[in-house]
Amino acid sequence: MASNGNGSVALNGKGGRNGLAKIETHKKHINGICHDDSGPTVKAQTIDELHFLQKKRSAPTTPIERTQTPFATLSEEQRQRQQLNSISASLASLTRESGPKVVKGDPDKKSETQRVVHHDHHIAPTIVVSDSALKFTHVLYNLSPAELYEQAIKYEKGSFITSTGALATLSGAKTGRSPRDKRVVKDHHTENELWWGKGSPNIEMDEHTFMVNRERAVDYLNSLDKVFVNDQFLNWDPENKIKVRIVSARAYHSLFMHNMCIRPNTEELENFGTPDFTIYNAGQFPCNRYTHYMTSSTSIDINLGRREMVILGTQYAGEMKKGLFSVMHYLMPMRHILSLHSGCNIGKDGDVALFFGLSGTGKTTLSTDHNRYLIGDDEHCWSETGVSNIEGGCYAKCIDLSQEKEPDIFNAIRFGTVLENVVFDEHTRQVDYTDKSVTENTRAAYPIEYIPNAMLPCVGPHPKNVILLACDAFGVLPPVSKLNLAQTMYHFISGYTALVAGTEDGIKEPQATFSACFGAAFIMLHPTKYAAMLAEKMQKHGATGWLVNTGWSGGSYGYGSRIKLPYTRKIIDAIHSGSLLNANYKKTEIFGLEIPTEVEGVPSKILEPVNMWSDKKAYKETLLKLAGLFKKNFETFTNYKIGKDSKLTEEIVAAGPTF
Ligand SMILES: Nc1ncnc2c1ncn2[C@@H]1O[C@H](COP(=O)(O)OP(=O)(O)OP(=O)(O)O)[C@@H](O)[C@H]1O
Ligand SMILES: O=C([O-])CC(=O)C(=O)O
Ligand SMILES: [Ca+2]
Ligand SMILES: [Mn+2]
Repeated sequence: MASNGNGSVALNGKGGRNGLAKIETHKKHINGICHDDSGPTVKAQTIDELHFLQKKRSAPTTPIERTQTPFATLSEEQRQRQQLNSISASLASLTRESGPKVVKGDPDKKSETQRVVHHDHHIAPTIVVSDSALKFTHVLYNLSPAELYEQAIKYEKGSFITSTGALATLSGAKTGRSPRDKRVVKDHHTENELWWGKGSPNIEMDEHTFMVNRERAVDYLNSLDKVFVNDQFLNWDPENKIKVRIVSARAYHSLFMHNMCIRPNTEELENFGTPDFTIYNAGQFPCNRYTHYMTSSTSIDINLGRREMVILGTQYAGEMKKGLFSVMHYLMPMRHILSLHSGCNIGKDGDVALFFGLSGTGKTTLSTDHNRYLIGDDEHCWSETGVSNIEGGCYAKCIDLSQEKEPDIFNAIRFGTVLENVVFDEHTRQVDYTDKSVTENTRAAYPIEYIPNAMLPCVGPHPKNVILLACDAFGVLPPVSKLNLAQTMYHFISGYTALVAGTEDGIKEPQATFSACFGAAFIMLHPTKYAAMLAEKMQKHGATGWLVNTGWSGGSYGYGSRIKLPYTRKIIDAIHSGSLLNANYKKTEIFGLEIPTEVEGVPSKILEPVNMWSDKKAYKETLLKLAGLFKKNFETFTNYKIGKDSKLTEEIVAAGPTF
């Protein structure tokens, strides 16, 4: 008996494993009529023919470089050649040959690897000076989820199909982003355009060092048997669509981006042309620590001038998503469009809400709402015409995920979805969402249409409500407060949340985090630029600001408990419906927040934090402590002016806690 590696077992001709007699089936011919109920036999003569019959040929799906010749008049062969030339150009070493020999298809499937690029005659012939130029680079171009599943399961350790059909993967040593390893090229343009220095996420590198890392990544990718290439879009606003190309080494990365970026249709792909931005993801390969500026073996490098990003030394897929988000935080403001780290949904009456907040505060959870249409869960643009999602998918936290509390997200975890770093039963493949053995940051990446009430296309009119989410582990911020414009700006610039570091080893002090614009890791310009745009837009379109604490109540972490999700949902419902706007309010001490006395479906007692603390003295001390942290954080912003109006700036500074 031989095992074929797939777990099935070859049987001998005499019968099954237990030596049972072969079961005979007799064809019964009565009155010349065949009563055999088995179907007709296959038309193939050989097993290869049978396999050939199984697959229908797909339409060509690679883009072409823009030429004078209209696409339609090209022969099939010319098309194929031009399509592959475009990819060859992306993968070119800039110091040696013009571009690698690119072939399409899986190197393991010989019949599919015939289409070699013969370099165009009008390109000067290059002399092959390296071994890498002699070999072929096989390109797996815009594969479908099914094809990517097969690639992942066959070639990537740690890839499995879960009981609901999702692809479970491991991201390797890194299970979260590495913001300290992010570098941005400082050149003549970006030197003046971008925000540099203290507090800025843009750690500088020079052009030359970027090229060193780029070459390292390209050489690594070309040394492989095959690379994955995704050509996709960012931004649902048709006027401001960005074409991105992602070159990566793992099926996991290709499927992740397939889900997270906007998927082009066949026609859009044929007319794709040259990408606006290219990612080289060589995440399995480290950067060289002898290289200037490198402080670890991980480096995520953005070069806005070259419109390229290089990833070395981390396989965490979120780097690609958030790297592109950083790029959008540069490109969009240049077009007077505001980019936002926010979720977004729209009600049946067309009322749009934005949900800002740092990681884990509830953007995905609260924007995914069965009673409303989901525009997006994480990255948006606000232009003159309204809001648009940047992405084509969602990226949900999975820790403690339950079908009961978050049914739409739970049910989206099915065939096509990438499930990162979760733990599952080795036999049933049932996922245990409570298990943090690999990481607490377990994630699911799925196309937005996996949410039943997704808004397609993912655009909407100007927002009516701007909800700032904070997970306050100190337990002193009210579950909801209504903000005036100055307060909204104050809290937007502060970007507060508080989480608890290592949860395993006993009770820890909550850690306050301040991240300007609720996304300091992704912004490229000074935070006040985005804040000014937000203020102007909110003013112009009459949006109301809200602060919602999705964190603790009745004491800090370890003493109180997290506000129940159903209560937060009721609060959000009251904001959407407009009923909260007309509630009775009272002002809190220190933070000066307007809190409602009643919200339908929520016990009134919880609306005022002090009520929930048994130790009132501890409450006051904790409140003052947090207020002090806010004040200290805001010091760096007091010298900046927001907008043309110095009146608003003064109001913003005054909108913080007073004590
Ligand atoms: N009252 C609450 N409100 C919102 N979320 C809650 C609440 N209580 C518990 N949670 C949990 O908090 C987490 C919120 O995470 P979510 O995925 O929405 O974060 P996010 O803001 O989208 O972050 P990221 O930008 O990292 O994706 C979820 O796991 C959710 O179940
Ligand atoms: O980017 C990630 O890894 C997850 C995310 O959405 C965030 O941290 O804001
Ligand atoms: Ca999210
Ligand atoms: Mn996010």
